[in-house]
Formats: sequence, structure tokens, C-alpha cells
Amino acid sequence: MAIIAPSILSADFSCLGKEVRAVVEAGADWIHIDVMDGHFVPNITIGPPVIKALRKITDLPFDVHLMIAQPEGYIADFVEAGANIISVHVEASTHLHRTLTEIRRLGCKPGVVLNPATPLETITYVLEEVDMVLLMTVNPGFGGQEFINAVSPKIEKLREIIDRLNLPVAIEVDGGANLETIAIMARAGADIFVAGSAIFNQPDYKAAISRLRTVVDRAQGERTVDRQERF
Ligand SMILES: O=C(CO)[C@@H](O)[C@H](O)COP(=O)(O)O
Ligand SMILES: [Fe+2]
Repeated sequence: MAIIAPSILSADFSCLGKEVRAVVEAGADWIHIDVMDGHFVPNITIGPPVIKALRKITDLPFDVHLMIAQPEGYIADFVEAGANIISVHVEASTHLHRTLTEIRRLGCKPGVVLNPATPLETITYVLEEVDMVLLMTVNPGFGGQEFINAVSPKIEKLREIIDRLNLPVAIEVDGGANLETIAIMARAGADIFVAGSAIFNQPDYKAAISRLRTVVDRAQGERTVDRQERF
């Protein structure tokens, strides 16, 4: 079954708790939390204190996407705040293997993230350390951007590598999801779908999530390769 992860970056921050509760009730599978530091990306969002406060609202998995320079110094803080999955950018972590093993050692699931222009070869030597690879389908930093279709072959290629090696690794995609692009990502082999503006800019979150899920389920059915559940 598709995992739909609303990105709270597009939520109304003046009532963030209410917004998270609303997407939980609307059928979200995970909550995607974008952490930005103004260095790795040209935007600043939230950190561990806000995540800790949101943790009181739901038991759904918190999928924490770290867009911060040198994430290794902050892993324990995000674990303590209540993250379940912590993903770090390959472009941001000098000691990537160490950072990923540290995330697992502290009890969370590690994910590694690639910007659209970063090749898959950069993660060859950490694929066995992660539960998830997050492929950015926009340049990170902002919600509401347009899907970069050039990433589709990268999703297909990663799907092929993971299936060939029979690795227990899920593929998450993030950026520019809408009813059209989410089908492209699903057919290419993605398992987990982040959607920010496609949910929070709609008047009815339940209907928005349900429409995205229907499209993904149908597109996954059209895949040639059998899909294994990872989460
Ligand atoms: O990590 C990011 C952006 O850097 C994403 O999680 C966005 O927040 C997704 O928003 P939409 O593109 O779906 O509006
Ligand atoms: Fe994200």
C-alpha cells in the first residue's frame, strides 16, 4: 500500500498543531517534517523543540528530512524530540556512513537524501546502512515548486538496483507531487510519497489524500516489477 506523507512545510504555521491533527484525521500515513537551516538551503524552518511539541499530537511516524549542514551534530536532538525516520543529505554530511549508523544506533530508521543533480553512485557504499533513500524531485528549500521530470529515470534506476540486490530499502520521493506527477513517480518505482502543497492548499485534506492514494495505487499496479513492502 502507498505511504502518503504530508509535508507540513505547506501547513499554516500559526496553527501547526491543528494542521497536523487535521492530516492525521484525513488519513496521512506519516508526517513529513522539513528542517532547514539557512545554510544548506536558502530557507529556515523549525527544529527539535517544535517536533517535540508536535509529538504529543500523534503516534504516526515522524519522517524528519534534515536540510542542514553538518547534520551529525544534531542527530541526538532529533531522536530525543521524537523523530522515527531521520534522513540526511549526501551533499551535507562529510562522514555520511558514520551519521547513518549513528541514527540507527540511537533507535531511529536512517534515510539518505539526494538532490536532483546528485548521482546514485554517491550512495553505493551506504545502501546497506539505510531503510530508505529519499530522491528529491525539486531542489530543496521550498514547498510548491514544480516537479523535475528528469529525476524519473533515477527513480527507475534505483528501483532496479534495490530489487536486484534484494535490499530492504524503500524509495521516498519529495517535491512537486500532484495528481499527474505522483503517477509518474509511482510507475517509476517509488514507495513513499511526500506531498505538501497538493494537500495543504486544498480545502478538504481527506479528499486530497484519498485522490493521491488512488492515483498511486493504480500506478503501482501498472509496474512491471513486483513491489515488496518495506515499512
Ligand atoms: O523538502 C521539501 C522542500 O525542500 C519538501 O518536503 C516540500 O515541502 C514538498 O512540498 P511540495 O513540493 O509537495 O509542495
Ligand atoms: Fe522534504
